Amino acid sequence: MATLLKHSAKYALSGRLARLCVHSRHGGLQCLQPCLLPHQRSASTGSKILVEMDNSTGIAVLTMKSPPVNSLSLDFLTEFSISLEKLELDRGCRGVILTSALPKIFSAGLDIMEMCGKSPEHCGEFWKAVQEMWLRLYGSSMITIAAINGSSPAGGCLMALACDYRIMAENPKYSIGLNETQLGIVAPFWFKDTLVNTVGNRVAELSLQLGLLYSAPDALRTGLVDLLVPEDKVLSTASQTMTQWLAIPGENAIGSNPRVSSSKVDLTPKVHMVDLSHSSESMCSLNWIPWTCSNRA
Ligand SMILES: CCCCCCCC/C=C/C=C/CC(=O)SCCNC(=O)CCNC(=O)[C@H](O)C(C)(C)COP(=O)(O)OP(=O)(O)OC[C@H]1O[C@@H](n2cnc3c(N)ncnc32)[C@H](O)[C@@H]1OP(=O)(O)O
Repeated sequence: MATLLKHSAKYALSGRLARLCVHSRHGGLQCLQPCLLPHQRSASTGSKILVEMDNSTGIAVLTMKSPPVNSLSLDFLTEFSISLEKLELDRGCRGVILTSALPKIFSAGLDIMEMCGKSPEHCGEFWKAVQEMWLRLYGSSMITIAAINGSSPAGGCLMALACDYRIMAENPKYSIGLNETQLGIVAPFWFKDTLVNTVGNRVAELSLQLGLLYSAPDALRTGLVDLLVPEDKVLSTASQTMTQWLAIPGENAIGSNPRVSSSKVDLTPKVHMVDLSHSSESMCSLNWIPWTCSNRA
């Protein structure tokens, strides 16, 4: 079912991203610099995201590198979605590890500066970019693993939740959670549903009502993350875990590419992007039909 999301997201997104690449003042594809590295590796880097692809394993590492805290600005989100779309379109890429280049921070979540004092048009564009990031990550047909090597509040936690598996550094100073309530913000229902899918109803209810941020050990206890490892092992463990996941046969396993074949899936969009640019009330109106999201990987 994630495939359905992937394709509906792809059709909603590709055109828009393509337009952004051509017209946007936000950077976009033109800032991605491809280069070849030894051993079948390739890398492309924009100002905020580094993508390193190992063609021999089909594993890409997407590293967020936007100081000071990898906050999710419009520029960041646009570059992120473009990077992920490029990997999605690369049939050789089967898994993506999401991590941070910044010490102690995975991502601080939505960029606060994008949310105050901006025009309704800008707010609409920003909020759409947040939705697109989530659709692209959650709906990916690739295996996605979050290598959480620092704190990850709010939208940062959402990014991790949108991945298939979460490995966190076992540093008790790092925290993770959907703490929006503490900020006086109600987390949109699709944030909530993503949390419920991971930790269950009761833990999600308490987390959201109290805006809880969990230390790494507590995050493991509640199931918010799947594994804690020493900080210097986060990335290598993510690679090992990815190798395990990629050994699982895909939908078209018999003699074919494990990535999904578009001819065999229902591409009818089940998720609709809504135009939020003229309505602050509809900011949270991503139409999510839960049963479309029940079968990841
Ligand atoms: C416009 C339309 C959309 C409106 C929609 C609203 C309704 C719907 C929903 C809501 C959903 C919200 C999800 C979110 O993600 S909201 C953002 C929540 N984020 C946080 O609460 C994180 C706040 N930050 C922290 O907790 C810490 O900064 C931390 C990430 C733990 C790092 O701590 P530390 O290492 O001690 O670093 P500093 O606190 O000193 O921060 C360093 C500099 O970074 C700036 N910063 C921090 N967070 C953000 C951020 N989210 N956006 C932008 N900038 C951020 C901080 O101000 C410092 O800057 P400076 O050095 O210039 O002072």
